[in-house]
Amino acid sequence: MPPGVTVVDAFKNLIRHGKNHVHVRQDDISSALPPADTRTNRQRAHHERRQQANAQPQTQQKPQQQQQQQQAAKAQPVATKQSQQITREVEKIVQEERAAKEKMPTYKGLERFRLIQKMGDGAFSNVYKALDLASGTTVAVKAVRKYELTSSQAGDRHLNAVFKKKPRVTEMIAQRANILKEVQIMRGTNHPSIVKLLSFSESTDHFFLVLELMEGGELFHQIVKLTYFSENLSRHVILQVAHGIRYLHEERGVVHRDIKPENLIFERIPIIPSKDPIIRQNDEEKEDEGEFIPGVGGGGIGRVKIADFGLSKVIWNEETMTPCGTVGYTAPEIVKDERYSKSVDMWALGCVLYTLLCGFPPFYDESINVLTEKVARGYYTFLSPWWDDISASAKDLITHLLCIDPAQRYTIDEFLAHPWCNAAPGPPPPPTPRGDIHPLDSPLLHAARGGRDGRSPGIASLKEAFDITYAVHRMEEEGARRRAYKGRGGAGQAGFLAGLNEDDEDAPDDGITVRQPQAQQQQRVPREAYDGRAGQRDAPRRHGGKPFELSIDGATLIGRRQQRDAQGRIPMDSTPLAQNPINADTIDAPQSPMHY
Ligand SMILES: Nc1ncnc2c1ncn2[C@@H]1O[C@H](COP(=O)(O)OP(=O)(O)OP(=O)(O)O)[C@@H](O)[C@H]1O
Repeated sequence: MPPGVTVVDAFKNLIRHGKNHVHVRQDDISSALPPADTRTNRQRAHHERRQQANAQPQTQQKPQQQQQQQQAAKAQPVATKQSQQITREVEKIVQEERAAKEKMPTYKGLERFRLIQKMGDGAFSNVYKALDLASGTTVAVKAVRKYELTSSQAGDRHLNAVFKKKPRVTEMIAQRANILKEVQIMRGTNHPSIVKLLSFSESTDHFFLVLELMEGGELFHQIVKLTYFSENLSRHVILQVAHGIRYLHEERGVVHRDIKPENLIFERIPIIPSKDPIIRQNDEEKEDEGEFIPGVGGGGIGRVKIADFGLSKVIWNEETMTPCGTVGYTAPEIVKDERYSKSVDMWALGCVLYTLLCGFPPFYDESINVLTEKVARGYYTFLSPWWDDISASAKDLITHLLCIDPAQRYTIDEFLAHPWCNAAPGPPPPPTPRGDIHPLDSPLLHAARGGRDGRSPGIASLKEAFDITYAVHRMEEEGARRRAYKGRGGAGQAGFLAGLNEDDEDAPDDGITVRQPQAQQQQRVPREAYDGRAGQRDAPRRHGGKPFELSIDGATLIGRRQQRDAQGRIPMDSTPLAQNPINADTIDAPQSPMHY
């Protein structure tokens, strides 16, 4: 919590903005609150009346004072009600936090560690901050629940076969294989941008991964907290991630395949309040990210590391039987295959960089169908006014990452060579005069903090948006590889969407993937030709329809922009994307080159 901000302030903020990311430490709460008030409402009201009476004896009151008091007494119930409600909510949070703390589970097989605090969780796992009682150091322990196989299921295995039901035992084997793969990959890495695996063990019910602890937690929460990152801070973050990816791709032959703000965790550094906070045009109330110190960091973020190798895989060079990237030469067709695999991480890097710079993801829609379609077609834009103050160089770099044709997408070396990555942190631009600022809610904030009507998709949906975004690209990559193996010309020729409807769409890859977002299983995108030109964003469409909207919780950004335009303040972004609908039935091949 920033210095000088009390728990009550934080909580009020939470109520005002629906900021469900505000993390309140137990110690902060305990020190900021009076002792828990266990009195009943009636007792409290009685006590308050007594206090009033003691403060000003009736006998001394003049009629005017009495009148004022009566008016105040009439107004009081509303204020008291509100403050009581806040107190109750704060008490509830305190109790919940206390209970959560006290309820640290005990795991058989994990006696060496004392669990201190829950840091995060995944589909089958919980991650805790823990004290290693043997060494006295703090670590992160990821406890992964094993799939359960009840005795009846075990006994019914032959029935499962008869009824063509997938026996649970295969899931167990798949889970074990997947965990072992994750462990194997992590054991083989040693890089400052990759979370270190300290040890691995298992009990009857759990697998345990002991990891180096990153106290800051997920980058995701820091983005929501700070609204967006300055270009210097974004560069600080993304370069660390990129160096981690370069190491994985080029030195270990590993593709991560799940790079997203949730899987990027950081070491916390103190925020040094900015002498001259930078404010972008149209900024909403962005929290000061503090001074940026080159080589150290800013916004509370020091070292950033890549976590969660659950979807990662090693790309094998079948000629040398070594992981790709570990030998200096590779046959062209294998380089190509390798490149497609790696390009999934480059796409993800583009999504993360986009999100860091503006605070909302490049692809979002409440409808999974539409979102899948947008991702598959690469429909994104640098939405005005939020992108107006972001450098052309940053946009150029993103354009080369969110490039629909994997063959043309930047490789990690091309990324690192881009001028934006090599620009020294520049001096902060002059502060924008306050009068020019038109506060607006950014889409992500609007979503994460709760929309106008309270139907917020929330952080969970935004996280899902990332999952879907990457799932679509993993599908593309796997489809492309299968096509390449079948000798149908390889990926990138038939186009991005070709092959998605192939019969073998769900055929297992060489890696075992047990976690697939629902969307990946359900969505089928119509097959059609696409010329695969780099950086295509959109094209005029033959048929009409309602304008494309980046709609988050009913907040239509295009609508807002039109409104602003009509008022003559900010010209409407005139990209074709803004004027044309996405309609799965009516999409034609893109024709217009990307521009911004
Ligand atoms: N080393 C660590 N230090 C601090 N927090 C961590 C660490 N590793 C993981 N976490 C927290 O735990 C969360 C879940 O971890 P991780 O992504 O590895 O689990 P998972 O089960 O693979 O998740 P998912 O099912 O979402 O892929 C992370 O998002 C992060 O908040």
